[in-house]
Amino acid sequence: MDVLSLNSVLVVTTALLLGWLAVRDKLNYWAKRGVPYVSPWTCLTGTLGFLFKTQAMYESFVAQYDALEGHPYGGTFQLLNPSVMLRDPAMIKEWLIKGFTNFHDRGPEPDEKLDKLSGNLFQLTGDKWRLVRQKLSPIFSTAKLRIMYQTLKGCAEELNAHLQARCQATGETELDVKDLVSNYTMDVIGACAMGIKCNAIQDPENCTMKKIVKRMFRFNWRLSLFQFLEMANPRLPRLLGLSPRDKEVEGYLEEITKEAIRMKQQDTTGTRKDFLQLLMKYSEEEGAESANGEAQSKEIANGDAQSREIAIGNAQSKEIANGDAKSKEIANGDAKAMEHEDPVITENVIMGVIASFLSAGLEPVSATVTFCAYELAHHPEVQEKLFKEIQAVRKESGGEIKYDDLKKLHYLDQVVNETLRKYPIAPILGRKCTEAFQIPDSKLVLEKGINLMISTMSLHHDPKYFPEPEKFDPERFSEENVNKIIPGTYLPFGDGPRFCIAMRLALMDVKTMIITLVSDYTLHTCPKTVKRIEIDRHLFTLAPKGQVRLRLKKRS
Ligand code: HEM
Repeated sequence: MDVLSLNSVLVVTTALLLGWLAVRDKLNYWAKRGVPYVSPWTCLTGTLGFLFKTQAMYESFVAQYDALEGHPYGGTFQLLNPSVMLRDPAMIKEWLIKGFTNFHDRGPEPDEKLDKLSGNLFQLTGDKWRLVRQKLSPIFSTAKLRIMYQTLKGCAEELNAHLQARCQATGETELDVKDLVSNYTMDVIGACAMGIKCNAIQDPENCTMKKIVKRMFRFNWRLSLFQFLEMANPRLPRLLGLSPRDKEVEGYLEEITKEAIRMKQQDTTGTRKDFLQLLMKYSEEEGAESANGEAQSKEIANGDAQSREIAIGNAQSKEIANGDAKSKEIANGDAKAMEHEDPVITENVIMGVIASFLSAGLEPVSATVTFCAYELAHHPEVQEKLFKEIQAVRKESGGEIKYDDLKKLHYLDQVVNETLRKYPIAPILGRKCTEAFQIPDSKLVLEKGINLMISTMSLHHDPKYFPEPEKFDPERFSEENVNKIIPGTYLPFGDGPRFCIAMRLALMDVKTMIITLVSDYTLHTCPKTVKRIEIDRHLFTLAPKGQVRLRLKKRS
């Protein structure tokens, strides 16, 4: 062997040795700190499982939660990177609410150049997130929701007319409820977000918008590769110039948003009150904002606090108190941030927000109603009780369910809460440690950059918190039982300042659809109804795979 080859062998061996030592150091990360942990190989199998779609994303986190039984939290790995799985409900509440400054973001700062739709609340980080959230909160105020309720009702009436036509001949119809519901939700969110009529109920085959928006929560090879690289090192995708977006989806949404903006700029009547119109208004107002900053801060505090009121009543009343304090904190922070001179509602933010609202308004809402309809078909007694409640409230209010009547429908609330317990649409919550965090009563300091994971699916299905978790039982949320729910175990809309900004709209949408179905039809299983709903592994969110066929019979 000549000197050159010997040198090469030595260099390669040293590099391999150093590489192995670095990997070993990472693999021993939790063991060295005396923290209970899930073996890196178990975590790797789970990660590869969802990257290659042999299991749904949430399943690997459920396995980690189970492996850490008996511990309030524990160490896990995302590829080689140490993460934390938080299990203890009290700690979950504490970290998500009071620990917010340490766990502010969901992931690394997005890159607008690589991902044109990244200016949305899910992805934004730091002060930019705070500023945009503050601007958007008033969009979901009670006054705005009242207006949106009329849009929802209009779509529900169209859906009813469609069902009436299908039932005309025999008084019943068999259909894929998932498809039916997603047509309705597309029409609703298209109207609320952009003021456009998508016509998905009338003409589903030609609704391009629905086909495109459905792809936003879907994994494809590009997104899987992006996530894999990002897990290895958050800077890697950026160095390689890789975007997580499907280019066709990005291009379509960019085009329709720009087109809608152009049309609205030409419309001088300004009568529409959709999200896009409001975003454009906020964008125009930015220059004059410092003058009315204070007033708007109050509106934000109200918006966020109001959102919490609708959450599960008494069980969350303590949370409301926390929420109010937190909302004020956000508002204060935001008031300070308003002095910021850079525009916040830029064209990229408008595009990102609209795209994210369209996707969140379609898939999570339609999945919730689909799961609910499936359960109702299997529980005729629940359906009947619901029907009677709706009828009573309708009679009391002169034949029509108005916006203010929704809060009188207590049993409907229980049914929706139980649906979201059994089928948490966002089965995992994630945060990034943005500032080193000393775990209370422990010597352990979580380093900046570590991911924090919460398995909502596991908490909602833990028999310690919800006995017989597979049973669909709306009584868990009855007035007498709801107080027994341990805070931090029921998180369908997340918690802390990053909880779902559109929770009230989502609940109103889901409830309006269920009212429409139950008021005029009875829901039944049929020979083609699946015995157990299989979950689609290709989505981030929880949604049924394939069709969910049910029989609808017109009530006499
Ligand atoms: C039943 C339907 C829905 C469910 C179950 C749901 C659930 C959630 C959950 C669990 C989160 C994460 C909260 C956290 O990390 O603490 C979230 C965030 C979010 N949701 Fe929803 N959501 C629904 C519908 C909607 C709709 C209709 C929209 C918009 C029109 C929407 C917009 C958002 C946004 C923008 C965020 C990010 C908030 C932030 O980081 O500041 N969601 N949602």
